[in-house]
Amino acid sequence: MKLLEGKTVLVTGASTGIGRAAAIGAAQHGADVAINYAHSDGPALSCVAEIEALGQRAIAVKGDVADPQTAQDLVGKAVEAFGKVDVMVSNAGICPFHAFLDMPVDVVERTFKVNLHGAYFMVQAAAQQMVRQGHGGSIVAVSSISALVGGEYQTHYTPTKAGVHSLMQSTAIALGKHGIRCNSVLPGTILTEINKDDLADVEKRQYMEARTPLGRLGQPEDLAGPIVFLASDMAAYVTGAALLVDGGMYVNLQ
Ligand SMILES: NC(=O)C1=CN([C@@H]2O[C@H](COP(=O)(O)OP(=O)(O)OC[C@H]3O[C@@H](n4cnc5c(N)ncnc54)[C@H](OP(=O)(O)O)[C@@H]3O)[C@@H](O)[C@H]2O)C=CC1
Ligand SMILES: C[C@H](O)[C@@H]1OC(=O)[C@H](O)[C@@H]1O
Repeated sequence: MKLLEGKTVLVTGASTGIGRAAAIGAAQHGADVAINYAHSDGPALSCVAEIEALGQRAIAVKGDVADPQTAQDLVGKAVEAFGKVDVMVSNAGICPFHAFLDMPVDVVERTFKVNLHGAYFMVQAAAQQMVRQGHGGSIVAVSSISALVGGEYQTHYTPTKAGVHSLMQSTAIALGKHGIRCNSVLPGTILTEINKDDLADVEKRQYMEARTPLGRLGQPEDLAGPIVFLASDMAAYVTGAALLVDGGMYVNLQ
């Protein structure tokens, strides 16, 4: 069964990793897809090609989500290409691991701007378009297990993920009257570009694996099903919710 037939889905940060898997997952479920990315032209174009090979339409719109104008551009270009916006997957993010005591100001500010301001303006631009259209919509934000737990080298990152989780709770209230549902997914540790260097440390990787009851770290595709589900009418009465997708890592105390 295709869950997103005829829908237009926007995904930020979809050149690689979780966003790419979500974009392709949406296309496999019958959606046309507009993707955003910041730097990686080749991977973004290959994501578009992969979606087109599935028989769906796709566009790639380059832009830094930290700039509020990028959100207006993405929504505008998606409407130009596909006529409407039904789903926004706000996913773009960075996690430059760094110790707390000597954290550079610019690293903190950039992480906040990309991860939290970026999500805020993307969600707002998509919601404005959905309200104009008048037939509701679905917003899925990629938060993290890090919204709920800390990380020694992530003191600038975890507050942004808690912020994204909170943003979905507040927008669920603000947008419910317009038939727009807002939910987040909270991935555990998923093998992508964002943690390639961090997990090159064999001890760290084995530690993270050992913390995961399902016995392996996640793949980007592990997020596609949960994101498609929350985006779709299968989740018609789900809003303000947060879905852990972590192989059980969060509950694994002892
Ligand atoms: N991997 C993990 O273990 C987890 C990841 N997450 C979250 O998942 C999301 C995706 O990360 P993941 O797939 O792992 O990592 P990747 O590094 O593979 O993907 C990040 C994506 O975001 C894009 N991006 C980065 N900065 C910007 C920007 N300023 N403007 C627009 N796009 C940008 C990148 O595009 P480009 O390559 O063009 O720069 C890329 O498409 C992030 O929000 C992350 O916090 C949450 C929990 C766990
Ligand atoms: C980048 C990390 O490896 C990853 O991102 C998160 O949000 C979690 O902290 C994961 O471990």
